[in-house]
Amino acid sequence: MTPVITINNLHQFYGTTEILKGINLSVAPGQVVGYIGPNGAGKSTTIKTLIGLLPDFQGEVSVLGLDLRTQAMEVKRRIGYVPENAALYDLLTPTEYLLFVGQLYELDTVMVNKKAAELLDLFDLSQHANSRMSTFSKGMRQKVLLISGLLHNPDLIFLDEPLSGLDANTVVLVKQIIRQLADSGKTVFYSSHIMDVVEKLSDRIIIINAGQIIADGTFAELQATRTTSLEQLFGQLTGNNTQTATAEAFIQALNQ
Ligand SMILES: Nc1ncnc2c1ncn2[C@@H]1O[C@H](COP(=O)(O)OP(=O)(O)OP(=O)(O)O)[C@@H](O)[C@H]1O
Repeated sequence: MTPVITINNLHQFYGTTEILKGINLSVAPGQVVGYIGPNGAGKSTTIKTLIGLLPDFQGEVSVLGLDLRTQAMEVKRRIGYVPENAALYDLLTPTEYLLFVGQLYELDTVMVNKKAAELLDLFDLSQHANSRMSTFSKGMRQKVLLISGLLHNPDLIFLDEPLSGLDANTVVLVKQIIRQLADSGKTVFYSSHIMDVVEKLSDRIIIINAGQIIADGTFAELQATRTTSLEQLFGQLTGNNTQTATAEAFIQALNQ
């Protein structure tokens, strides 16, 4: 099967600081790929590069068969992206915002309005569909963001902490949506710090540490050498297994 993402020797910089230090990846369609790593490892930077937001990269990147360097606009049209922290337009209502997003994707207005109303209803937001988002909680905003990233029904979806702020029932719902999207042939590339979710939801797990991929495989493959949870495995591979001692030191410092 033709890969939906191919990355050859990707280096990315902020100023002169090298953030991604030679990433190589090939992602097949129809998979849920969990992209995990410690804070600051380079997850968001990778995703932002793949969606064409950080064009000054070194290396070769192809997304949906398109060369990211020369066809970034077409890539942006065809992918979905839900950022980690997005500024919604607070003065708009979800209905207005989703119509605006639909117009950016040049979707039919009648169809967008109908689809937005249905999706908002399925996320239990219909009674807020015409309220300004300035009054929305974090979880309500996240629901609107998720809908806006999926509205144009993209084949490849990038999600940066997609479950952020969602209540337990909505977490179950969004996990189901991600699974069913992949089962229908779409590819979901997502980053998260919630190891239980990554362990259960991902067909493939990629661990990045300090700008380099240090593990890549199914959970069973990653586990093969050590029988452990993903949380423990993550700690072992990223060199941080000292939380108990650190928590004790933290409490001691508080008690000084
Ligand atoms: N706009 C920016 N300008 C300069 N440095 C940045 C910028 N954005 C991120 N960085 C740096 O790049 C590195 C990687 O950041 P990135 O956001 O990709 O990490 P992450 O793995 O997504 O982390 P987290 O889990 O905390 O979200 C960090 O050292 C961060 O400080």
